[in-house]
Amino acid sequence: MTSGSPQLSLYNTLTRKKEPFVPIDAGNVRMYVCGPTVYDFAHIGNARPVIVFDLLFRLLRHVYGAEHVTYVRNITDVDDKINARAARDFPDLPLNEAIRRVTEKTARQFAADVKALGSLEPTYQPRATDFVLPRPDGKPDMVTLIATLIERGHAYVAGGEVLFDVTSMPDYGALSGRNLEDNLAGARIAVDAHKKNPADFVLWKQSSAEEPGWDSPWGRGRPGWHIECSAMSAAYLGDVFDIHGGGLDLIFPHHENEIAQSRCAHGTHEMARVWMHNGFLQVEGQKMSKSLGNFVTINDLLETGAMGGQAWHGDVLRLAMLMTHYREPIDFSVKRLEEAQSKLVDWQRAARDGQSTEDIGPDASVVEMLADDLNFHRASVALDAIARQANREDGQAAKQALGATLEFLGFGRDTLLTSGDGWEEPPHIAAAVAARLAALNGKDFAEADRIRNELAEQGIALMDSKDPETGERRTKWEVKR
Ligand SMILES: Nc1ncnc2c1ncn2[C@@H]1O[C@H](COP(=O)(O)OP(=O)(O)OP(=O)(O)O)[C@@H](O)[C@H]1O
Ligand SMILES: [Zn+2]
Repeated sequence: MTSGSPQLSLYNTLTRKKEPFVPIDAGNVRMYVCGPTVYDFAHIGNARPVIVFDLLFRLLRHVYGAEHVTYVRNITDVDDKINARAARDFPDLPLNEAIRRVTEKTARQFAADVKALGSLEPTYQPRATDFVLPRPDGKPDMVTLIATLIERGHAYVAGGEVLFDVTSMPDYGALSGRNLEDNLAGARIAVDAHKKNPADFVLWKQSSAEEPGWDSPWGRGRPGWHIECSAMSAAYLGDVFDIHGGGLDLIFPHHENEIAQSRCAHGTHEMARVWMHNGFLQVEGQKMSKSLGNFVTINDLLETGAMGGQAWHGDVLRLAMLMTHYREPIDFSVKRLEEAQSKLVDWQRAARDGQSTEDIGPDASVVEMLADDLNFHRASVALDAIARQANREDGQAAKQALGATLEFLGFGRDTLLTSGDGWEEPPHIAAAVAARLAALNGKDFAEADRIRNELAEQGIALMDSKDPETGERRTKWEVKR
């Protein structure tokens, strides 16, 4: 830990307490977060773990040094939902080729989306399909882990599948607080005749000729969902590491089963020290999810008027997400986006003209608030205080601190000041935009184009969108850089 750094404390789902964070090795602090299943655009709910754990990554880098933190976020590119999507979208291609098209396109989109949200790239972003079979570099892989589990008496072959035997692990269920009786009573777990116990879960399943598959000691097949994270975390972080994260919905069964697999395969009494889970982003009290159809994609928010009739800057989405503590539910609304936008404009305006010649790093009081289980709300109150100082005549030092802190938090120093959002608009631009709208409404397209071109010559680009409720046209502008 660098001198003067605060003591971190983090809430641990495993112990249900906030605890001081002590890394296993301060020279290499290790974190794994479950990443997206890449078959479709990510929705703004999926962005929540990305942003929350990016903030933690930044904080860890600050406290332990950027070179001393390893962050792994996987890409799940093998899944039955992907197969279905590939067959639907590319019916004429061989399935493997179709799958490749779907996963590559979606992974590219995901990378672009999360970059726009101000998130750093994780140290490693492994793809599950690279970890199915034994690897030339000898890193852990799924087939070897499954074989080890069978050897050690924790898994068995039945009905063409390899299954994990939950009764082989006395404390199975400790993370979610479910015991085996609960799991037996849980009627939602399909009772397959070939399972010894209804809670036993799949490590490997057979593939038909049409399904993607790999040759294994148990025939041609594909891995279950949970085993991939056991393999990829071990590959980059070792058998036991510091922090494992994801959304609340992953506690059971996904993380419970990761723990069972990893501990039983490696013979350890823990997989990760601290288990962290973000709350749900909700719409009218319900989890935003693809299956409920109540979702809006990150891309829609960044580029269209799908919410509130305007496109939102990635920094605004990021702040709108962080304004609520990461463990609480968020109701995502236009009002929240507007609040985030105006707050960010205030901060950026206050930081404007702060010289950034030397790297002064983030403000200590902001870091201290975040060190308390990522209390962003209190950090933002501290930022408000710095912004007030920066707005005074002698505010030069505060301006610098504010700018550096905004950057540390993953925001730009001036990203909103160069666009129409909430910033005092030079009157000639407002007048030209209004004149163009009038021309469009009067169907004088030549005049509308003339105005657009005139602004383009001054380096001002216009973006049109429609208000989803009224259908009314809205125009935003930005300075092209
Ligand atoms: N509404 C939400 N709020 C917060 N986190 C979410 C939400 N929906 C999904 N996540 C998280 O996003 C990450 C990626 O999950 P995944 O790709 O499996 O999406 P998903 O859960 O299948 O989405 P959906 O429930 O819409 O099908 C996981 O960490 C998951 O916990
Ligand atoms: Zn996982």
